[in-house]
Amino acid sequence: MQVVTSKEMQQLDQYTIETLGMKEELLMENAGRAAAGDIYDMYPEAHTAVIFAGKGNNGGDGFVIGRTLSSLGWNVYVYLLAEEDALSGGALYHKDLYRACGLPLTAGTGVPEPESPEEGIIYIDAMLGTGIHGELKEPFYSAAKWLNSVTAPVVAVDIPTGVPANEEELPGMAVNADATVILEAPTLSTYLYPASHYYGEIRIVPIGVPRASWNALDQKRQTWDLTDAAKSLPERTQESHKGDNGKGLLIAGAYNMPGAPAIASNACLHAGIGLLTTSVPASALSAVASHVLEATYFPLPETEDGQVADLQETPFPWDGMDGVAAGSGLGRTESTRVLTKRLLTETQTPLVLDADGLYFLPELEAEMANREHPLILTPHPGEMGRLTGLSPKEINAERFTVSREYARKFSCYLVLKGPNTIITTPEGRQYVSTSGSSALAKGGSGDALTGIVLAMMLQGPTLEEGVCNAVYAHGLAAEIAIREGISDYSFTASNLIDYLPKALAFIQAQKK
Ligand SMILES: NC(=O)C1=CN([C@@H]2O[C@H](COP(=O)(O)OP(=O)(O)OC[C@H]3O[C@@H](n4cnc5c(N)ncnc54)[C@H](OP(=O)(O)O)[C@@H]3O)[C@@H](O)[C@H]2O)[C@@H](O)CC1
Ligand SMILES: Nc1ncnc2c1ncn2[C@@H]1O[C@H](COP(=O)(O)OP(=O)(O)O)[C@@H](O)[C@H]1O
Ligand SMILES: [K+]
Repeated sequence: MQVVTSKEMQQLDQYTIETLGMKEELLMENAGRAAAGDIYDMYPEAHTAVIFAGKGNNGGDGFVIGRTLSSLGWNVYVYLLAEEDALSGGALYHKDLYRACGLPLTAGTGVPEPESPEEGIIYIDAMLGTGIHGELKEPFYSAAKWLNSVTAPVVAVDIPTGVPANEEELPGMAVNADATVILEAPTLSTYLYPASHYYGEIRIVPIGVPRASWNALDQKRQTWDLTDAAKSLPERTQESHKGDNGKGLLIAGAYNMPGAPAIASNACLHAGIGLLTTSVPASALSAVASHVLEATYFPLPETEDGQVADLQETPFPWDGMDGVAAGSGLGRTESTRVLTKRLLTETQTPLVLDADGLYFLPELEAEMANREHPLILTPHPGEMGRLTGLSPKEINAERFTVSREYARKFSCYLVLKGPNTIITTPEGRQYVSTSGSSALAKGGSGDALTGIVLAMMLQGPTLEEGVCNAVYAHGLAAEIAIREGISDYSFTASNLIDYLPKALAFIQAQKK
């Protein structure tokens, strides 16, 4: 599923209408019909739709939705929040058609009287879609406020009115929908917070935009969902041996941080790596090994307090490895700086850096720029802030743009964590993972992700797909745990590891 900006959506519509010659009225008919069908299926008990329409094309969709739901047996009422003569093009055509069908319409700039709450009424927000700019003006401001006060379900068409499509700040007022029926493709704000909250349940309906229009659009942003994961997750062949499934080295932990390497190692092993060597300061080894039976170990020299000591001369087994991951729990000492530099300059395999492994990168930009082998960074917004000099708030407001600029600048793969983690490739292709749960907002979740990324990037089919699948499986494991009754209060990274086998089995089952 492609993810677009409002401009890209407009280009897509324009190409379909002007270059391919599909009539605007027809495209709008397809859009409104698809949305109406979805709303009808979503609320089998409903019998009445009260539709708030704007004067643009989003309002035009509202008229098609009204006519379609009426022919399916619902009562429909449209409140057009503009004078009728303000409409043009497809919206005017569909308003006239709606009227010609004898269906009820109130036009003008007033807001309707509050309705008495009644079962079976659905409110539909078809006021503004991708054409919004800036703060909501009247009468939309009051109408949005009014819709936010009703107890009946509110379904938004394409975008909740007031919510910007792109990476813009939320205005003071927007419709807080129970569900949004997105037409053809989601826009950026669908996956940005807090905007995403306003969408409610996200439902995406195809509206028949021809493939030719999509092919003509120069756009490299998509979701990564169950279908993508199922399509790309490689089959484990009968004759494979452990060496075929990747040999990984994980460098993490300290005497007082044995959890990070234990979680990352267990997650890595459950995500299918063939052989894992875990490298921790010597005094942490027995604590880690008692929780991770399947790894082999490469103990590290340590300081008196059990942190990694100077690693300048440590003979790391780079050569026997297909991939390396480092960072979690290492601490932010000079030894970590030395290690990070060595990792960037000496490893000739894909390298994953997380947590403390990211800390010294602003000082090692030359080494990053000169690196010839894949580099995968997995920062949360706070860590991304340190990498870019921006605040976490600024990062979250422009997650797509910030990730793309950084990944291109340093030719790295960037996994910007958080709800709807975004994976960006060095070429700027972007994938938004649709899996995940707020249960993951706990220490240890990121360590598990590092381990899963190490395992899955080595299994391919490409590094890009492997990283996307790692993020997807990580989020799905949490979702399944919650679905099966684990409270999001209690959920820990250990639960995540326990549910990873189910998540992978679920993805594999979709292949069949
Ligand atoms: N193209 C197609 O054929 C298809 C498009 N489709 C549908 O069209 C939608 C996009 O339609 P659109 O481009 O007409 O914009 P839309 O969201 O209706 O808003 C425009 C109106 O909003 C107004 N306005 C803006 N900001 C405002 C504010 N802050 N406060 C108040 N008013 C504000 C602005 O007024 P202005 O400020 O310009 O006077 C203008 O009147 C898209 O989301 C999808 O639903 C589908 O049918 C498929 C076919
Ligand atoms: N609210 C949330 N919804 C979905 N995923 C989340 C949420 N909060 C955190 N996560 C995920 O959990 C992981 C947390 O990673 P991180 O912040 O590095 O944790 P830690 O280093 O403490 O283990 C990331 O994969 C992130 O995407
Ligand atoms: K809308």
